[in-house]
Amino acid sequence: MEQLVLKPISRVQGEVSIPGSKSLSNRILLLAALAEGTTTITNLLDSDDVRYMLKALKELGVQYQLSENNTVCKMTGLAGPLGSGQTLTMFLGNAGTAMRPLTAALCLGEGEYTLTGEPRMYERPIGDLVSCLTEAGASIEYLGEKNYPPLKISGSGLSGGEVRIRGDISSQFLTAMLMAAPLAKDRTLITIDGELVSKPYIDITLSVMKRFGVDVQNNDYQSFVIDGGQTYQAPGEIMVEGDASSASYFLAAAAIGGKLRVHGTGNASVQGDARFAEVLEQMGAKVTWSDNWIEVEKSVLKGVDVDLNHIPDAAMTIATTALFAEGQTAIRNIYNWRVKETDRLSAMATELRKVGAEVEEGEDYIVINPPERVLSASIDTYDDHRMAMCFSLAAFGGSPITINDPGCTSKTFPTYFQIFEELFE
Ligand SMILES: O=C(O)C1=C[C@@H](OP(=O)(O)O)[C@@H](O)[C@H](O)C1
Ligand SMILES: C=C(OP(=O)(O)O)C(=O)O
Repeated sequence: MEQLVLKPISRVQGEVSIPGSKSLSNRILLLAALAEGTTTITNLLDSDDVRYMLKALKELGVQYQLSENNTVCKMTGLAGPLGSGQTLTMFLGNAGTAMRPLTAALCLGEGEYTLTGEPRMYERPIGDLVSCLTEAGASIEYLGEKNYPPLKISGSGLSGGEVRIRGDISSQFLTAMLMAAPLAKDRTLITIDGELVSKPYIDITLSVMKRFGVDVQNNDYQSFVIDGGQTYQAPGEIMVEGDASSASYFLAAAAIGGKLRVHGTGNASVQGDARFAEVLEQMGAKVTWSDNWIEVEKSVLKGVDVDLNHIPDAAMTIATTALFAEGQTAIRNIYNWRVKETDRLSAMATELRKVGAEVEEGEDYIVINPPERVLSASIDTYDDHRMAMCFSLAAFGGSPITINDPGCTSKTFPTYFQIFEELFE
């Protein structure tokens, strides 16, 4: 296994631009593929998750040209459902933003589609989405364990109608239903069962749908109404914002040990994770906001007790930032950390203890008491990009930190450690 030894960092200073958002890239690609007309996507993220979406769309007959560095994509949409009656198997890695939305989109047309992925994908639930699609007229078979991928979809169109979907495991189920619904035969009314998690991701979905000409009636995130029989319209050119979750590592680094201006996300950002900087502010960091950059400056950090259900990805960065805060930090209402790239509650607790923190792991929360001195440790990353990126911050503790399998950042941020080493002294 590859290992990266990070020398102790004393200071960080400067400016950095963040690559495009994974959440926006994969939504825009899918809607551009379904749309009528040509979309030029700029600042597209070049990472594993986006590559899986691009490859699947190509296999489904969508035509596009990518620039040499894969960040500009000119795509001509199909002006309707994907596929033309083929029988295809598509491998989607561990990309939730490809697996969930494609499952719904492939129900819209004709054909037999098998969706496979990495072993961890087969442990990430999808049953609530499959049940909802089935209510809307789809035919989907589990090829392995019930409620989990791999899946076989026999596409024959969605009828729409009144459906219910569970909201408390992953917002991606609702995102998938919302994006497919305009192409259903009739109007769809989606009612949410339970508390809707990760709500800001629904705002991303609704805003991208709007850019492609589709309005959704949002009844206070309890129910959604989408007219059927519509065609998405290509918006011409669309730029992907910088990834706000990726920005969190640099913003936190500045809060711990320096000053950084991070370009690509800010006040005007549609991504909920831009609000991560508010948590740093609450911890005591000095934060300056503009529409498309955020600057953070070190200050004395204090532990916080926060519900971070709305920003589950960036919330992980608070867990390692807590190593450098005075007093205890509690992060609450984050049950769905357990069904992501790994069981993140358990992984985070285990690795924080290695660097000397005292940690309480609850079913849906984590409480962190920082050590007097961060210990040198060999950090396991569980094939989870965010574990690798979060624990790079531990190198501010004065001891070397070894990151096992640093290449796992390729899921969303392949150049992370390159930028890290250029920026951090
Ligand atoms: O819709 C999206 O783009 C995402 C939604 C979130 O997942 P959950 O809704 O499962 O929390 C987030 O963790 C994931 O990285 C991306
Ligand atoms: C949960 C994540 O990914 P996915 O899109 O696969 O759900 C993530 O990027 O932290």
